[in-house]
Amino acid sequence: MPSNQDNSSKRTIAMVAHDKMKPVLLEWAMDNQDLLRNFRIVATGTTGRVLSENLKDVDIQCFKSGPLGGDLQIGAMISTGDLEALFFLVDPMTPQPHDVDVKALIRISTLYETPVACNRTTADFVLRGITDPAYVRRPAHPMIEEYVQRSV
Ligand SMILES: O=C(CO)COP(=O)(O)O
Repeated sequence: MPSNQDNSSKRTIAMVAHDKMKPVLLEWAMDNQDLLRNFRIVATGTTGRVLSENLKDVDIQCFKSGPLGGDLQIGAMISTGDLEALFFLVDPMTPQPHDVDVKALIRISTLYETPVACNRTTADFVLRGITDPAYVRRPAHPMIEEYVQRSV
């Protein structure tokens, strides 16, 4: 990103792709660089490296690799309300050793009403949705508040 831009005011989005989907995510991200520059991006380790080596002026922070806890780091951001959207290109044809982490990430996104894109078509919708000035993020699902009330 240009150094004179204020990074702290940018909303944060996350990018994750399973190995066979990394070229797909990269191609999609290159096609959408202009919109992506409006965001701070966090990514699982290898995905983030591929993106930052190929995209220009896009602000990317790499977490741990997915199988080493990167998905869970992104899930933690969702639970603290620090993530605007998740772009997670899942490989539907290959078993993953950390499948429980993948499920946890999808589950926590669902609970907190975080927009999640698991394929390019949905990624197009989500990116255009969150860059629309009229977009208003829904609050977290009321079942969270019900749960908090029950457990005090
Ligand atoms: O495995 C992943 C997501 O579940 C992606 O992790 P990497 O970006 O480190 O390959």
